[in-house]
Amino acid sequence: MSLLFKVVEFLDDFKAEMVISILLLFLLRKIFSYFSSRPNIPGPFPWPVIGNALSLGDKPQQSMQAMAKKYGNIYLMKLGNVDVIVLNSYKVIRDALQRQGRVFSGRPQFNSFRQISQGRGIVFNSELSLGQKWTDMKRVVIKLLHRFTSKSETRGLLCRHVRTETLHLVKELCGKSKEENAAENIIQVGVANLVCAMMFGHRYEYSNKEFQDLVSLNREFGKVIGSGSQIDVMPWIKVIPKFANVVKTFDFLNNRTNNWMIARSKEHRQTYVHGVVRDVVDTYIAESIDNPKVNMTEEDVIALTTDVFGAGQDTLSTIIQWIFLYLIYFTDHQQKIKDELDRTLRGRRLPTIDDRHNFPFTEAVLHEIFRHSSFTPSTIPHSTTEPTTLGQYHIPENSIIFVNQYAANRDDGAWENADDFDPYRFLNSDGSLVHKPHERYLSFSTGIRKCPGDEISRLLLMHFMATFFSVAELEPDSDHPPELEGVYNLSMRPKQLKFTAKIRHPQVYANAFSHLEKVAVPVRENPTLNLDKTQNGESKANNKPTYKLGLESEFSDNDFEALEKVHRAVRRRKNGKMPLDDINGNEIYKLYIK
Ligand code: HEM
Repeated sequence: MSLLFKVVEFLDDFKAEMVISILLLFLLRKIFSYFSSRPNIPGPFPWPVIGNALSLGDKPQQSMQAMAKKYGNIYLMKLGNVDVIVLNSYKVIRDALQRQGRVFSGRPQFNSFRQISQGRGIVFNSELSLGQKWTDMKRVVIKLLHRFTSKSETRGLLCRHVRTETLHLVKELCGKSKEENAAENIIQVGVANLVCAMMFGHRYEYSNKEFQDLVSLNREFGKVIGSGSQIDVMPWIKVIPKFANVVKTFDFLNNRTNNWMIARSKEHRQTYVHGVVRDVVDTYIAESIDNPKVNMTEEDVIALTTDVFGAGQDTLSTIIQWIFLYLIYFTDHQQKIKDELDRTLRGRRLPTIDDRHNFPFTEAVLHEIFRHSSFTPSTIPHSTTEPTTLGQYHIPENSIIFVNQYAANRDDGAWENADDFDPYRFLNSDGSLVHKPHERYLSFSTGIRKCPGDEISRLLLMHFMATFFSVAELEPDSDHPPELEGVYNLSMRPKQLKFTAKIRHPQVYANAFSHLEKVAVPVRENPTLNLDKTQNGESKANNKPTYKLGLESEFSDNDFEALEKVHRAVRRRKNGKMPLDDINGNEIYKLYIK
């Protein structure tokens, strides 16, 4: 008994010390396993719970570049609970995304990624999640988008869309006083119209309230996805009301966008005639029929439509804002562009796509804006599909990979005076463009996950710049001098964009605009958007869209009737072959007019 008493007494004396020692041991074990389970790659010290999230600040691309200077071109950081490996130089990025393309082509299994398009589509999936079907669908998207740029008729059609939207944009921008000139909004609406014309054969009036709603839906979606990635890596953040709201808004926007795409798809299927392709959605439907090996369901077509619409609309409207910002900042470059255009067009006509080779300076400015702004500073996050080695480091399977395009584009080792804006770096001494300028910088990523819209974007943007500045010019606003500052969202957009737009060749502009109104552009105008369609795509109201041929002449009041007429004509046509590449119904238009 006395022995037991002594033991208790002994333990009592040391109780506090023991508890502290056990706690310390437990903590040390935790810390040890926290660090030992991490890949052996240098990087900043990660704080518990938040990791290095706070070190990124509001200019993550610059903070990540600064970390690369300290830890090397491959480093490890932690965002919330998640380890992220950041790749920073061209060499490292090419070694990973090109030389080991397959291994680095995964996507992290973030919650938000799984929710978009209900886990379908290519953007947020990979071969790991969808198998061969992912590769097949990516091939389909590349092939279909390539058609726009490779065939002269479809390229011509694309350029007509660009011309139409650019002239409307000029009208909208020049018609506004500087106080009411909400350039960002006008540009977003213009670009959404262009993408809608390509995708769905629709264009909408700028004043169309529901269309503006759709555009703001997309804008909000961009913001929410930006914050969504914080929730993906720090799920506990949802206890903060601001972030709880983000989750709700994300669900709401996701559903609404999905319903909109379902409605467009239904509309297309109801009026679809095999062998007649009016727009991209028709090409998808045709592909799902002609290429059964890919096994593309109606849901897959809807998801691919969402992918291309979402990926194209935000990026194009953002780069156009940067083009405007750079050209009101560097007014001498804007003047050189106008001079170059005037030398060929002589202030008498608008450019055609074939004039492009006469505008090397304009094109060099576009490439330099891509490089210098690096407005897509990182790609969408990648992940590894199996364990591998990069440089001297072992990289485990399922590692999350950030590809820092900004660091590569501003790499002093790769570029002379990398921080200077200098379009001449893309020109030879005789003023011609250097060979394959777009392969020298990173904006569209590279390797298996490379953006399939790169070629079409460059073609479209060149034609946009040439058309816009051949008739209009921009002056900076003296009350708000331009600054080359961006705010980080899904992509990086200018912090502020204030200018005055003026028409500089009124006669060319007036002629072109009136010509637009006479020559019917084969797009349907202002179909009812019906954002409130139910999840399964059934319309709550029986709203049939009205189709217009061009800007003035309208089909009969019932679009379906009108299209049925066209379809009957198609069927009647003797050997009935319609060129599949004729995206957006040029042939339909000709037949109907005849
Ligand atoms: C200035 C314009 C654009 C830029 C800078 C851009 C840039 C990018 C980037 C950085 C990615 C991520 C690649 C990766 O994760 O490694 C991407 C993906 C994608 N982009 Fe673009 N993009 C542009 C326009 C477009 C357009 C116009 C379309 C469609 C018409 C498009 C369709 C896509 C698609 C479908 C993906 C997903 C590819 C995949 O996950 O494998 N993009 N884009």
